[in-house]
Amino acid sequence: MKIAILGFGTVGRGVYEILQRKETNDTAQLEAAHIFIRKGKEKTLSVMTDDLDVILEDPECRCVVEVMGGIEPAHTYILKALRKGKHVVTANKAVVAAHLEEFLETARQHQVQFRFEASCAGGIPWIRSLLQAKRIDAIHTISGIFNGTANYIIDQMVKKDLDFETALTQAQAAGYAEADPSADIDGIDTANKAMISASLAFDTICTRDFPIGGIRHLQKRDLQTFLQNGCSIRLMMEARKEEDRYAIAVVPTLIARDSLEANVPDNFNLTTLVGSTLGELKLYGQGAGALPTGNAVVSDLIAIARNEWDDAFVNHHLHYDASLLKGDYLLRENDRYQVYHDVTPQWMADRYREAMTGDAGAFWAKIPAKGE
Ligand SMILES: NC(=O)C1=CN([C@@H]2O[C@H](COP(=O)(O)OP(=O)(O)OC[C@H]3O[C@@H](n4cnc5c(N)ncnc54)[C@H](OP(=O)(O)O)[C@@H]3O)[C@@H](O)[C@H]2O)C=CC1
Ligand SMILES: N[C@@H](CC=O)C(=O)O
Repeated sequence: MKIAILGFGTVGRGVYEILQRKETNDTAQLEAAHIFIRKGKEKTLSVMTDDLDVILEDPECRCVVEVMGGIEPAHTYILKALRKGKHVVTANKAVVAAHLEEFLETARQHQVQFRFEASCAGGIPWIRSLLQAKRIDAIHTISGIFNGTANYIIDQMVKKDLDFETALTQAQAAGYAEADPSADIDGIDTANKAMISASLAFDTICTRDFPIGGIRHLQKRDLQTFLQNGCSIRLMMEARKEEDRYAIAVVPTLIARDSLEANVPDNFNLTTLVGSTLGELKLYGQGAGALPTGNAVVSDLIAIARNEWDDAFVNHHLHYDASLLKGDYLLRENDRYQVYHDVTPQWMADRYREAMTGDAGAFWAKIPAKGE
């Protein structure tokens, strides 16, 4: 199957390398026929073009891989490719979170596939697992660590005593971070993944009006205090559904040092779903990086080449109900920690915003409920 790759950065190169390696019969069937680059950039490979129409008008090119990132022009190019009858695979969670319904509907109308395994949790087959679990079970909770950069930063701050900025610079050099790393450290990237995952898990289109916290203001002395109290911290997302209600939150979360999540190293992610008969399922793997993410893209390409189709997307209407995620939270404001019991993450996010007006470095996190 001939494909086109739009964007030749970390992930685009990862995909290209896996296709060049031809390690399996499946990957040997895939050929990068076009690589789309910006106008004015040097064409270092004969398959490179800066003209999208060359790709759209090539009848042999059946599939477009979008790995440019950002909303526009990615959104427009994806729609153009789908309307031209080409399958689309993307790793771009920002554009998927913003336009999932439109992409799925356009793909359905043109009888092609829109796949986005790499958009959530890098190399972990998370979306595939979620859709498979959903064939049998009602999924009522999903949660976990979904950002490799944030995880890498915390892990390096603890294990190597690095400061926040140095750890972030290393994550950028390794190709883990977004073009604007604010998305990683402020929880936006995790929120995009949470929206995509919860929309699929709960059969609804989740909107972004949920609380989002990040690790920008996490300090070494916070980590020391947490460790003295038997806890580690991770940037976590949690989403729950009950009857016709759902809630999502992205919050730095304190967890017992001996828990699985507390021991997730480097750029790894640990994602969890809870199904009605399956119970808890946890998936662990590299959440960022050229080859793990390229692997997820290629797994979608192989599914398309093998003519495997995922189950149709059903759209139920659910109401957002923040009380589903009530819990205990900690706020560091003006160097003092304060604990709030049994509040919604929404209430806590508002309290944090208020604290920020007097202390621009304030920090908040979820803490384990008593007995957890
Ligand atoms: N890095 C990772 O580990 C992961 C990334 N992703 C997602 O994959 C996508 C790509 O990420 P990544 O590879 O890291 O990003 P990079 O910034 O490394 O690569 C993006 C590439 O796309 C090119 N590009 C951007 N806009 C255009 C355009 N308008 N026309 C032509 N080329 C363009 C960029 O060119 P230029 O350099 O000139 O700007 C760059 O070469 C993002 O959506 C990201 O969120 C998903 C999972 C993991
Ligand atoms: N920037 C993201 C890349 C993968 O989704 C991350 O660090 O997880």
